[in-house]
Amino acid sequence: MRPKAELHLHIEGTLEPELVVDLARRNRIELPAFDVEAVRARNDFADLRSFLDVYYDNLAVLRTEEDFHDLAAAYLRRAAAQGVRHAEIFFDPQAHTSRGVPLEAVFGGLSAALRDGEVPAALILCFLRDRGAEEAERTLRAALPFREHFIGVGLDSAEVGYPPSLFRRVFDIAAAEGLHRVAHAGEEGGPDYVWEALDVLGVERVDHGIRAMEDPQLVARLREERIPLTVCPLSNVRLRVVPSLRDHILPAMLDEGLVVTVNSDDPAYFGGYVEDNYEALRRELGMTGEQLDRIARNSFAAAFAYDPRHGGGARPAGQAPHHYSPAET
Ligand SMILES: Nc1ncnc2[nH]cnc12
Ligand SMILES: [Zn+2]
Repeated sequence: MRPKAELHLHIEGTLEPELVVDLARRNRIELPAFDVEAVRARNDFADLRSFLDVYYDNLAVLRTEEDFHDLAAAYLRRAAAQGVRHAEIFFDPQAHTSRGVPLEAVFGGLSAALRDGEVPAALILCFLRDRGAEEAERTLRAALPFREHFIGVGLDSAEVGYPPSLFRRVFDIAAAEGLHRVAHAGEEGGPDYVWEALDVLGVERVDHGIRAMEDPQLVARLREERIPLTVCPLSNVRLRVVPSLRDHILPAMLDEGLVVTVNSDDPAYFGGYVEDNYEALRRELGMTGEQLDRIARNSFAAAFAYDPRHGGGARPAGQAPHHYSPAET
């Protein structure tokens, strides 16, 4: 199995049906049925919105620091088994604080799991774009006392109707704090969302970004500036962003010379962890070992907190990714 970094992974999206049931029991939370298959049966999605409805419902079982610890510890064990050598992990604090869970429990549990986990990992705090810019700013200010626990900020949740430009101020504050910046753009939204993420938010990586391929000038910009894209093939199929894996545009993105990476997004919901995504690309798209090796090398180059030139340490915010040769990774 090839070593790789995982750069687009929502820790809440690793909440497996078994853990939903276990945590519901532990926290005495009512479920329609304490039945793993009943929880799993909801994982059939028409689009991003219908997925997010299930994703947010299931989060009701996460209440204590221990719950967040157990969630992240389980992910890191799976990641190690999938050849992940470094992970940059999204979390959605607003999805928890809005339910009355203190930020201390979220940071405490996740950070403890990362400290003790088998895979080196760092956290990226995501704002829920459908909760608006003011709440995002309040969230960042509330998180700044935990500044040493996260390396960057991101933007996720329902995309269309919530363009990146709404979040200019909070991303400016994050930049002033020396935080890395990423955003989901070009998943369901068009290339204009990717342009805004770059020009208005100053993002250093684009999450998904597959619809950037509709705009040749944007493709040229991404190539010339070596801006990485964190593509999630199984997610795109399950959220019907692409009709099937065979239709995925990822090989064309690679041929365009883009810094493409492959990631799992919400593996508990989309049928596979990161190596499963690589394997599906090989099996169903016929991608070659050389292509998949290139993608794995890109994943290390695109990471913020992994740099063999610095002994595995961090890349400063704003510095473009290095072009690794196979020997360096
Ligand atoms: N694929 C995705 N797009 C937007 N928001 C998300 N939150 C979790 N997964 C997401
Ligand atoms: Zn995502």
